[in-house]
Amino acid sequence: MPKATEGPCNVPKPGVLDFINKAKWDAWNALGSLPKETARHNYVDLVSSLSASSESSIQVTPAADRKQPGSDALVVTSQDGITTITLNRPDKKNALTTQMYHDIMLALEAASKDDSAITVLTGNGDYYCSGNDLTNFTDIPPGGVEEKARSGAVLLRDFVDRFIDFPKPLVAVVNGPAVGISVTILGLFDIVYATDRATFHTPFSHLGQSPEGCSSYTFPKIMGPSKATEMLVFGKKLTAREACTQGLVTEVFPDSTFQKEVWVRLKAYSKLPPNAMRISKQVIRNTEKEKLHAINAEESNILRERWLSDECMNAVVSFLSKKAKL
Ligand SMILES: CCCCC/C=C/CC(=O)SCCNC(=O)CCNC(=O)[C@H](O)C(C)(C)COP(=O)(O)OP(=O)(O)OC[C@H]1O[C@@H](n2cnc3c(N)ncnc32)[C@H](O)[C@@H]1OP(=O)(O)O
Repeated sequence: MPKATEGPCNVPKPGVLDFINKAKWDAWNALGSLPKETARHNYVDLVSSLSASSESSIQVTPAADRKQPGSDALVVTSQDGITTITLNRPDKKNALTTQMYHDIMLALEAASKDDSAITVLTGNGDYYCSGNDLTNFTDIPPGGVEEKARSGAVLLRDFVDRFIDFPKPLVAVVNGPAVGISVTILGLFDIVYATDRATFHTPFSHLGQSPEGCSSYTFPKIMGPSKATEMLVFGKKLTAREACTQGLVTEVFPDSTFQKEVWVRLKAYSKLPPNAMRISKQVIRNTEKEKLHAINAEESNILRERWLSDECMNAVVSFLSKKAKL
Protein backbone atom coordinates (compact mmCIF):
# COMPACT_ATOMS: atom_id res chain seq x y z
CA MET A 1 0.00 0.00 0.00
CA PRO A 2 2.56 2.64 -1.02
CA LYS A 3 0.45 5.85 -0.95
CA ALA A 4 -1.21 4.93 2.30
CA THR A 5 2.11 4.63 4.05
CA GLU A 6 4.50 6.79 2.05
CA GLY A 7 2.59 9.82 0.77
CA PRO A 8 2.77 11.06 -2.86
CA CYS A 9 3.92 8.78 -5.66
CA ASN A 10 7.71 8.94 -5.76
CA VAL A 11 8.92 5.83 -7.60
CA PRO A 12 9.44 5.26 -11.36
CA LYS A 13 6.50 3.95 -13.36
CA PRO A 14 6.71 0.13 -13.83
CA GLY A 15 6.91 -1.31 -17.37
CA VAL A 16 3.62 -1.68 -19.23
CA LEU A 17 3.79 -5.49 -19.03
CA ASP A 18 4.14 -5.41 -15.27
CA PHE A 19 0.34 -5.35 -15.10
CA ILE A 20 -0.40 -5.48 -11.41
CA ASN A 21 2.38 -3.10 -10.33
CA LYS A 22 1.55 -0.74 -13.19
CA ALA A 23 -2.12 -0.63 -12.13
CA LYS A 24 -1.06 0.04 -8.56
CA TRP A 25 1.39 2.74 -9.71
CA ASP A 26 -1.26 4.41 -11.89
CA ALA A 27 -3.66 4.46 -8.97
CA TRP A 28 -1.01 5.71 -6.56
CA ASN A 29 0.08 8.40 -9.00
CA ALA A 30 -3.54 9.43 -9.63
CA LEU A 31 -3.97 10.08 -5.92
CA GLY A 32 -1.57 13.01 -6.22
CA SER A 33 -1.05 14.64 -2.83
CA LEU A 34 -4.12 13.35 -0.99
CA PRO A 35 -3.78 13.08 2.78
CA LYS A 36 -2.48 9.68 3.87
CA GLU A 37 -5.74 8.60 5.57
CA THR A 38 -7.85 9.25 2.46
CA ALA A 39 -5.23 7.54 0.35
CA ARG A 40 -5.35 4.50 2.62
CA HIS A 41 -9.13 4.13 2.07
CA ASN A 42 -8.84 4.76 -1.65
CA TYR A 43 -6.02 2.29 -1.97
CA VAL A 44 -7.92 -0.47 -0.15
CA ASP A 45 -10.88 0.13 -2.48
CA LEU A 46 -8.64 0.02 -5.52
CA VAL A 47 -6.86 -3.19 -4.55
CA SER A 48 -10.22 -4.86 -3.84
CA SER A 49 -11.56 -3.90 -7.27
CA LEU A 50 -8.30 -4.94 -8.92
CA SER A 51 -8.45 -8.37 -7.29
CA ALA A 52 -12.08 -8.75 -8.33
CA SER A 53 -11.44 -7.70 -11.94
CA SER A 54 -8.31 -9.83 -12.17
CA GLU A 55 -10.60 -12.84 -11.77
CA SER A 56 -12.07 -12.26 -15.20
CA SER A 57 -9.53 -10.22 -17.16
CA ILE A 58 -5.91 -9.81 -16.21
CA GLN A 59 -5.26 -13.07 -14.47
CA VAL A 60 -1.64 -13.58 -13.51
CA THR A 61 -1.04 -17.28 -12.95
CA PRO A 62 2.23 -17.96 -11.13
CA ALA A 63 4.42 -20.35 -13.10
CA ALA A 64 4.37 -22.79 -10.18
CA ASP A 65 0.57 -23.04 -10.44
CA ARG A 66 0.57 -23.78 -14.16
CA LYS A 67 -0.32 -27.24 -15.38
CA GLN A 68 2.54 -29.67 -15.07
CA PRO A 69 3.65 -32.23 -17.70
CA GLY A 70 1.19 -35.05 -17.80
CA SER A 71 -1.67 -32.64 -17.18
CA ASP A 72 -4.57 -32.74 -19.60
CA ALA A 73 -3.56 -29.63 -21.62
CA LEU A 74 -1.69 -31.97 -23.96
CA VAL A 75 -2.79 -35.52 -24.68
CA VAL A 76 -0.45 -37.95 -26.40
CA THR A 77 -1.67 -41.30 -27.71
CA SER A 78 -0.07 -44.01 -29.84
CA GLN A 79 -2.19 -46.38 -31.89
CA ASP A 80 -2.13 -48.08 -35.30
CA GLY A 81 1.40 -46.82 -36.00
CA ILE A 82 0.39 -43.20 -35.37
CA THR A 83 1.43 -41.03 -32.44
CA THR A 84 -1.10 -38.25 -31.97
CA ILE A 85 -0.35 -35.10 -29.98
CA THR A 86 -3.62 -33.33 -29.15
CA LEU A 87 -3.83 -29.75 -27.86
CA ASN A 88 -6.48 -29.99 -25.17
CA ARG A 89 -7.50 -26.59 -23.84
CA PRO A 90 -10.72 -26.22 -25.80
CA ASP A 91 -12.13 -23.58 -23.40
CA LYS A 92 -9.12 -21.37 -24.30
CA LYS A 93 -9.20 -22.27 -28.00
CA ASN A 94 -6.08 -24.41 -27.41
CA ALA A 95 -3.88 -21.35 -26.82
CA LEU A 96 -0.32 -22.46 -26.07
CA THR A 97 0.92 -21.89 -22.52
CA THR A 98 4.63 -21.88 -21.71
CA GLN A 99 4.17 -25.31 -20.17
CA MET A 100 2.59 -26.59 -23.38
CA TYR A 101 5.58 -25.48 -25.49
CA HIS A 102 7.78 -27.57 -23.19
CA ASP A 103 5.39 -30.51 -23.24
CA ILE A 104 5.10 -30.48 -27.03
CA MET A 105 8.90 -30.55 -27.29
CA LEU A 106 9.00 -33.55 -24.96
CA ALA A 107 6.22 -35.27 -26.91
CA LEU A 108 8.05 -34.73 -30.22
CA GLU A 109 11.26 -36.03 -28.72
CA ALA A 110 9.47 -39.20 -27.54
CA ALA A 111 7.60 -39.61 -30.84
CA SER A 112 10.83 -39.36 -32.83
CA LYS A 113 12.05 -42.49 -31.01
CA ASP A 114 8.89 -44.55 -30.58
CA ASP A 115 7.58 -47.33 -32.84
CA SER A 116 5.08 -45.19 -34.69
CA ALA A 117 5.50 -44.46 -38.41
CA ILE A 118 3.70 -41.11 -38.47
CA THR A 119 3.20 -38.28 -35.96
CA VAL A 120 0.09 -36.09 -35.92
CA LEU A 121 -0.61 -32.73 -34.25
CA THR A 122 -4.27 -31.80 -33.79
CA GLY A 123 -6.61 -29.89 -31.48
CA ASN A 124 -9.58 -30.80 -29.32
CA GLY A 125 -12.77 -28.74 -29.62
CA ASP A 126 -13.84 -26.14 -32.16
CA TYR A 127 -10.36 -24.58 -32.62
CA TYR A 128 -7.11 -26.11 -33.84
CA CYS A 129 -5.12 -23.50 -31.89
CA SER A 130 -5.38 -19.77 -31.16
CA GLY A 131 -1.59 -19.40 -31.07
CA ASN A 132 0.55 -18.18 -28.24
CA ASP A 133 -1.40 -17.78 -25.00
CA LEU A 134 -1.21 -14.03 -24.48
CA THR A 135 -1.27 -14.45 -20.71
CA ASN A 136 2.25 -15.90 -21.08
CA PHE A 137 3.29 -12.24 -21.23
CA THR A 138 2.07 -11.60 -17.67
CA ASP A 139 4.43 -14.03 -16.02
CA ILE A 140 7.32 -11.59 -15.50
CA PRO A 141 10.44 -13.03 -13.81
CA PRO A 142 12.57 -11.07 -11.30
CA GLY A 143 14.83 -10.00 -14.22
CA GLY A 144 11.92 -8.00 -15.67
CA VAL A 145 10.51 -7.77 -19.18
CA GLU A 146 13.94 -7.94 -20.84
CA GLU A 147 14.59 -11.28 -19.14
CA LYS A 148 11.09 -12.44 -20.09
CA ALA A 149 11.69 -11.53 -23.74
CA ARG A 150 15.09 -13.22 -23.72
CA SER A 151 13.81 -16.49 -22.25
CA GLY A 152 10.78 -16.38 -24.56
CA ALA A 153 13.05 -16.10 -27.59
CA VAL A 154 15.15 -19.06 -26.41
CA LEU A 155 12.02 -21.15 -25.86
CA LEU A 156 10.64 -20.17 -29.26
CA ARG A 157 13.89 -21.08 -31.02
CA ASP A 158 14.12 -24.46 -29.22
CA PHE A 159 10.45 -25.19 -29.94
CA VAL A 160 10.70 -24.48 -33.68
CA ASP A 161 14.05 -26.36 -33.90
CA ARG A 162 12.20 -29.53 -32.83
CA PHE A 163 9.89 -29.22 -35.83
CA ILE A 164 12.77 -28.54 -38.22
CA ASP A 165 14.59 -31.66 -37.00
CA PHE A 166 11.63 -34.01 -36.62
CA PRO A 167 12.69 -37.16 -38.50
CA LYS A 168 9.36 -38.87 -39.35
CA PRO A 169 6.41 -37.75 -41.48
CA LEU A 170 4.67 -35.01 -39.48
CA VAL A 171 1.00 -34.38 -40.20
CA ALA A 172 -1.22 -31.50 -39.02
CA VAL A 173 -4.89 -32.42 -38.68
CA VAL A 174 -6.35 -28.92 -38.58
CA ASN A 175 -9.76 -29.39 -36.97
CA GLY A 176 -10.74 -25.70 -36.82
CA PRO A 177 -9.38 -22.14 -36.97
CA ALA A 178 -5.63 -21.73 -36.56
CA VAL A 179 -3.87 -18.56 -35.41
CA GLY A 180 -0.30 -17.29 -35.05
CA ILE A 181 2.44 -19.79 -34.35
CA SER A 182 0.12 -22.75 -35.01
CA VAL A 183 -0.12 -21.48 -38.61
CA THR A 184 3.50 -20.49 -39.18
CA ILE A 185 4.93 -23.89 -38.20
CA LEU A 186 2.67 -25.57 -40.77
CA GLY A 187 5.41 -24.80 -43.31
CA LEU A 188 7.55 -27.32 -41.42
CA PHE A 189 4.93 -30.09 -41.56
CA ASP A 190 4.96 -32.73 -44.31
CA ILE A 191 1.18 -32.91 -44.75
CA VAL A 192 -1.58 -30.50 -43.65
CA TYR A 193 -5.17 -31.78 -43.71
CA ALA A 194 -7.87 -29.24 -42.86
CA THR A 195 -11.60 -29.20 -42.24
CA ASP A 196 -13.43 -26.70 -44.45
CA ARG A 197 -14.28 -24.85 -41.21
CA ALA A 198 -10.60 -24.03 -40.61
CA THR A 199 -9.13 -20.58 -41.17
CA PHE A 200 -5.47 -19.55 -41.17
CA HIS A 201 -4.57 -16.24 -39.56
CA THR A 202 -1.21 -14.65 -38.72
CA PRO A 203 -2.06 -11.17 -37.36
CA PHE A 204 1.50 -10.25 -36.45
CA SER A 205 1.34 -6.57 -37.38
CA HIS A 206 -1.90 -6.18 -35.41
CA LEU A 207 -0.06 -7.58 -32.40
CA GLY A 208 3.10 -5.51 -32.96
CA GLN A 209 4.97 -8.76 -33.62
CA SER A 210 6.78 -10.36 -36.53
CA PRO A 211 6.78 -13.78 -38.26
CA GLU A 212 8.22 -16.87 -36.58
CA GLY A 213 8.26 -20.62 -37.17
CA CYS A 214 10.48 -20.04 -40.24
CA SER A 215 7.43 -18.61 -42.02
CA SER A 216 9.47 -15.65 -43.29
CA TYR A 217 11.19 -18.24 -45.48
CA THR A 218 8.66 -21.09 -45.91
CA PHE A 219 5.61 -18.96 -46.73
CA PRO A 220 7.16 -17.00 -49.65
CA LYS A 221 8.56 -20.30 -50.89
CA ILE A 222 5.20 -22.08 -50.65
CA MET A 223 2.86 -19.34 -51.90
CA GLY A 224 5.11 -16.65 -53.42
CA PRO A 225 6.23 -13.40 -51.74
CA SER A 226 3.09 -11.42 -52.49
CA LYS A 227 0.59 -13.87 -50.97
CA ALA A 228 2.98 -14.42 -48.06
CA THR A 229 3.06 -10.66 -47.48
CA GLU A 230 -0.74 -10.50 -47.42
CA MET A 231 -0.74 -13.09 -44.63
CA LEU A 232 2.37 -12.23 -42.63
CA VAL A 233 2.43 -8.44 -42.97
CA PHE A 234 -1.22 -7.49 -43.48
CA GLY A 235 -2.72 -10.34 -41.43
CA LYS A 236 -5.08 -11.57 -44.17
CA LYS A 237 -7.08 -14.51 -42.85
CA LEU A 238 -7.31 -17.39 -45.34
CA THR A 239 -10.13 -19.89 -45.63
CA ALA A 240 -9.11 -23.53 -45.77
CA ARG A 241 -9.74 -23.59 -49.51
CA GLU A 242 -7.62 -20.48 -50.08
CA ALA A 243 -4.84 -21.97 -47.97
CA CYS A 244 -5.06 -25.14 -50.06
CA THR A 245 -4.92 -23.21 -53.34
CA GLN A 246 -1.85 -21.39 -52.02
CA GLY A 247 -0.12 -24.65 -51.09
CA LEU A 248 -0.10 -24.27 -47.31
CA VAL A 249 -2.79 -26.96 -46.91
CA THR A 250 -2.52 -30.33 -48.64
CA GLU A 251 -6.23 -31.19 -48.79
CA VAL A 252 -9.52 -29.83 -47.44
CA PHE A 253 -12.35 -32.10 -46.23
CA PRO A 254 -16.00 -31.34 -45.44
CA ASP A 255 -16.32 -30.81 -41.71
CA SER A 256 -19.01 -33.51 -41.43
CA THR A 257 -16.66 -36.24 -42.67
CA PHE A 258 -13.31 -34.67 -41.74
CA GLN A 259 -12.29 -36.92 -38.84
CA LYS A 260 -13.43 -40.13 -40.52
CA GLU A 261 -11.78 -39.46 -43.89
CA VAL A 262 -8.53 -38.17 -42.46
CA TRP A 263 -7.99 -41.03 -40.02
CA VAL A 264 -8.80 -43.70 -42.63
CA ARG A 265 -6.18 -42.07 -44.87
CA LEU A 266 -3.57 -41.79 -42.13
CA LYS A 267 -4.06 -45.37 -40.94
CA ALA A 268 -3.40 -46.58 -44.49
CA TYR A 269 -0.23 -44.44 -44.74
CA SER A 270 1.01 -45.67 -41.37
CA LYS A 271 1.20 -49.22 -42.73
CA LEU A 272 3.87 -48.24 -45.27
CA PRO A 273 7.44 -49.27 -44.38
CA PRO A 274 8.48 -46.77 -41.68
CA ASN A 275 12.19 -46.67 -42.52
CA ALA A 276 11.49 -45.91 -46.16
CA MET A 277 9.16 -43.07 -45.16
CA ARG A 278 11.66 -41.65 -42.69
CA ILE A 279 14.51 -41.75 -45.23
CA SER A 280 12.36 -40.24 -47.99
CA LYS A 281 11.34 -37.40 -45.69
CA GLN A 282 14.95 -36.71 -44.87
CA VAL A 283 15.90 -36.70 -48.56
CA ILE A 284 13.18 -34.11 -49.18
CA ARG A 285 13.94 -31.94 -46.13
CA ASN A 286 17.59 -32.27 -45.16
CA THR A 287 19.02 -29.90 -47.75
CA GLU A 288 17.13 -27.01 -46.10
CA LYS A 289 17.78 -27.82 -42.46
CA GLU A 290 20.81 -25.63 -41.87
CA LYS A 291 19.13 -22.68 -43.52
CA LEU A 292 15.94 -23.19 -41.50
CA HIS A 293 17.88 -23.23 -38.21
CA ALA A 294 19.56 -19.95 -39.13
CA ILE A 295 16.23 -18.38 -40.09
CA ASN A 296 14.65 -19.61 -36.87
CA ALA A 297 17.44 -18.06 -34.79
CA GLU A 298 17.09 -14.75 -36.64
CA GLU A 299 13.28 -14.63 -36.36
CA SER A 300 13.46 -15.43 -32.63
CA ASN A 301 15.99 -12.66 -32.11
CA ILE A 302 13.85 -10.12 -33.94
CA LEU A 303 10.77 -11.19 -31.95
CA ARG A 304 12.67 -10.72 -28.69
CA GLU A 305 12.98 -7.05 -29.60
CA ARG A 306 9.40 -6.82 -30.84
CA TRP A 307 8.06 -8.14 -27.51
CA LEU A 308 9.66 -5.11 -25.82
CA SER A 309 8.06 -2.63 -28.22
CA ASP A 310 5.15 -0.34 -27.31
CA GLU A 311 3.23 -1.72 -30.30
CA CYS A 312 3.36 -5.25 -28.91
CA MET A 313 2.83 -4.32 -25.28
CA ASN A 314 -0.21 -2.20 -26.10
CA ALA A 315 -1.73 -5.00 -28.20
CA VAL A 316 -1.28 -7.52 -25.39
CA VAL A 317 -2.72 -5.14 -22.77
CA SER A 318 -5.67 -4.49 -25.09
CA PHE A 319 -6.42 -8.20 -25.41
CA LEU A 320 -5.95 -8.94 -21.73
CA SER A 321 -8.19 -6.08 -20.68
CA LYS A 322 -10.81 -7.47 -23.08
CA LYS A 323 -10.67 -4.44 -25.35
CA ALA A 324 -9.46 -6.32 -28.41
CA LYS A 325 -9.96 -9.59 -30.21
CA LEU A 326 -8.75 -10.66 -33.61
C1 LIG B 1 7.68 -19.14 -26.32
C2 LIG B 1 6.86 -18.04 -26.82
C3 LIG B 1 6.59 -18.19 -28.27
C4 LIG B 1 5.71 -17.12 -28.78
C5 LIG B 1 5.54 -17.27 -30.22
C6 LIG B 1 4.68 -16.21 -30.78
C7 LIG B 1 3.57 -16.50 -31.38
C8 LIG B 1 2.74 -15.45 -31.98
C9 LIG B 1 1.30 -15.81 -32.00
O1 LIG B 1 0.89 -16.93 -31.81
S1 LIG B 1 0.32 -14.50 -32.33
C10 LIG B 1 -1.31 -15.09 -32.04
C11 LIG B 1 -1.75 -14.85 -30.63
N1 LIG B 1 -3.14 -15.17 -30.54
C12 LIG B 1 -4.11 -14.25 -30.51
O2 LIG B 1 -3.87 -13.06 -30.59
C13 LIG B 1 -5.52 -14.78 -30.37
C14 LIG B 1 -6.24 -14.06 -29.28
N2 LIG B 1 -7.58 -14.59 -29.18
C15 LIG B 1 -8.64 -14.05 -29.85
O3 LIG B 1 -8.52 -13.08 -30.56
C16 LIG B 1 -9.95 -14.72 -29.66
O4 LIG B 1 -9.94 -15.37 -28.41
C17 LIG B 1 -10.25 -15.75 -30.78
C18 LIG B 1 -10.50 -14.99 -32.09
C19 LIG B 1 -9.11 -16.75 -30.95
C20 LIG B 1 -11.53 -16.55 -30.42
O5 LIG B 1 -12.60 -15.65 -30.19
P1 LIG B 1 -13.99 -16.23 -29.63
O6 LIG B 1 -14.87 -15.06 -29.42
O7 LIG B 1 -14.46 -17.34 -30.49
O8 LIG B 1 -13.61 -16.91 -28.23
P2 LIG B 1 -13.10 -16.19 -26.91
O9 LIG B 1 -12.31 -14.98 -27.21
O10 LIG B 1 -14.26 -16.02 -25.97
O11 LIG B 1 -12.07 -17.29 -26.33
C21 LIG B 1 -12.41 -18.23 -25.31
C22 LIG B 1 -11.41 -18.07 -24.19
O12 LIG B 1 -10.12 -18.36 -24.68
C23 LIG B 1 -9.23 -17.28 -24.39
N3 LIG B 1 -8.21 -17.21 -25.43
C24 LIG B 1 -8.36 -17.49 -26.73
N4 LIG B 1 -7.21 -17.34 -27.37
C25 LIG B 1 -6.30 -16.93 -26.47
C26 LIG B 1 -4.92 -16.60 -26.55
N5 LIG B 1 -4.23 -16.68 -27.68
N6 LIG B 1 -4.31 -16.24 -25.42
C27 LIG B 1 -4.97 -16.18 -24.24
N7 LIG B 1 -6.30 -16.48 -24.10
C28 LIG B 1 -6.93 -16.86 -25.22
C29 LIG B 1 -10.13 -16.07 -24.38
O13 LIG B 1 -9.54 -15.00 -23.67
C30 LIG B 1 -11.36 -16.64 -23.67
O14 LIG B 1 -11.03 -16.70 -22.30
P3 LIG B 1 -12.17 -16.44 -21.21
O15 LIG B 1 -13.22 -17.49 -21.43
O16 LIG B 1 -11.47 -16.58 -19.89
O17 LIG B 1 -12.69 -15.04 -21.46
